[in-house]
Amino acid sequence: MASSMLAFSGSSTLQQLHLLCTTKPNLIKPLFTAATALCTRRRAVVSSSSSSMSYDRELSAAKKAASLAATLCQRVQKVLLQSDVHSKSDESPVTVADYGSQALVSFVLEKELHTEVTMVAEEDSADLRNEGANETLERITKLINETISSDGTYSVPPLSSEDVLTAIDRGNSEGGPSGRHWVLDPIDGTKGFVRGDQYAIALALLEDGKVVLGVLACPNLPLSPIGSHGQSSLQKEVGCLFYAKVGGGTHMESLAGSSPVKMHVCATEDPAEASFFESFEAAHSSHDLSNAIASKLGVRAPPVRMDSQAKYGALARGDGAIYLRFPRKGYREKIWDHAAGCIVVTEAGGVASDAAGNPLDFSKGKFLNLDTGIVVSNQKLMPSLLKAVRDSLNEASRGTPSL
Ligand SMILES: Nc1ncnc2c1ncn2[C@@H]1O[C@H](COP(=O)(O)O)[C@@H](OP(=O)(O)O)[C@H]1O
Ligand SMILES: [Mg+2]
Ligand SMILES: [Mg+2]
Ligand SMILES: [Mg+2]
Repeated sequence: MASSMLAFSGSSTLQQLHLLCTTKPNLIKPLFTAATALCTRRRAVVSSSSSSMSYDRELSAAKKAASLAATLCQRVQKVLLQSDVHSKSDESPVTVADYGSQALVSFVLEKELHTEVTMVAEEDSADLRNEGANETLERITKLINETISSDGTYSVPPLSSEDVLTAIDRGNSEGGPSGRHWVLDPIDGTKGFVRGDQYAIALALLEDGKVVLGVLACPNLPLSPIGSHGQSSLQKEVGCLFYAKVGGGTHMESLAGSSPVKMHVCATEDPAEASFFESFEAAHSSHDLSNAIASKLGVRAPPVRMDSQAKYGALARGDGAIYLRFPRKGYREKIWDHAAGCIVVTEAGGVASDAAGNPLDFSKGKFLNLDTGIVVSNQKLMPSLLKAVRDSLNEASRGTPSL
């Protein structure tokens, strides 16, 4: 027995296994039975623990990833040059920071979780692989290496341009109803980012089609509540990190590092007290329609127009009570524009649905299949808000002149 074990570890495992099977069947059979029982027990432990996961490791990895990506974005925004802004094939803008943020989040998740990561993410490396993009790719690679080395957490050799392209393309997952997929918008609100306004790094985790955690890094959002004109009253300190995990509530801390504070949506039942958020860009959401809905509901405050999922973060801490989003007909919403924001609001006690009141379904791949638009509010206001939405949409389809 002892000599068989010794030889077993020294030479070809399969050959030795075969030899043992043929020469000592009485010894090997109980061994196999015991090993199979062990594997079955381990599988049972793994699968039962994944159904009652705490997601603590994943949440802490996501916070680290989004924070480091925010550092990279802040560096770029400070010195933003027009040459750093490019147009994608759909004419939407993309900057070196969008690519840098995506590569950095992908790098940090792999480093922290010691596992292969699949992400449904907005950017891909196709344009960067063109010969004309060499200089841009070099600039992105330099930015990433500078951010990693000044952070100091990871002592790794500098990433090559090829490493950066590979990290970006970990975002090529299609998502869907099964398995684990990270969902990333490396810069949500690129137009706001370029203007010097609000933007967010939005990272969520989908498990079997459900959002189980979300992180929103909002480098330009004031830590204190913003008023109905989108301005923080006195305190000018900015940089918020919102995070939520399923069943664990929503918390906010400062990106610079502060104690977490639990967030709750605004509890008002009275529309006259409620202010509402909408996109800064009129091309992303009809301002006329949300104006009509708000006045039908009795909202008195003017809209707070803001780029990105920072709106979900602000709503989760009660800065306003309603978020309305009505893109043009035919526009298909992507999951990375809402996954993190949605759990940040729902874990703070809010509700997010489409215009017909259906919950947002993140299990259908890259896109959300929606009825008309997205409506977010607290539980008490939601029924009357949905009625105002329905009535306003009906009026709009009948061609009421004000819409
Ligand atoms: N015509 C359109 N209608 C609705 N949303 C659009 C749009 N064109 C772009 N978007 C999306 O709106 C997001 C920004 O949302 P907001 O208006 O709340 O700031 C963009 O995210 P990116 O900036 O990540 O590309 C983009 O996905
Ligand atoms: Mg974009
Ligand atoms: Mg986006
Ligand atoms: Mg984006």
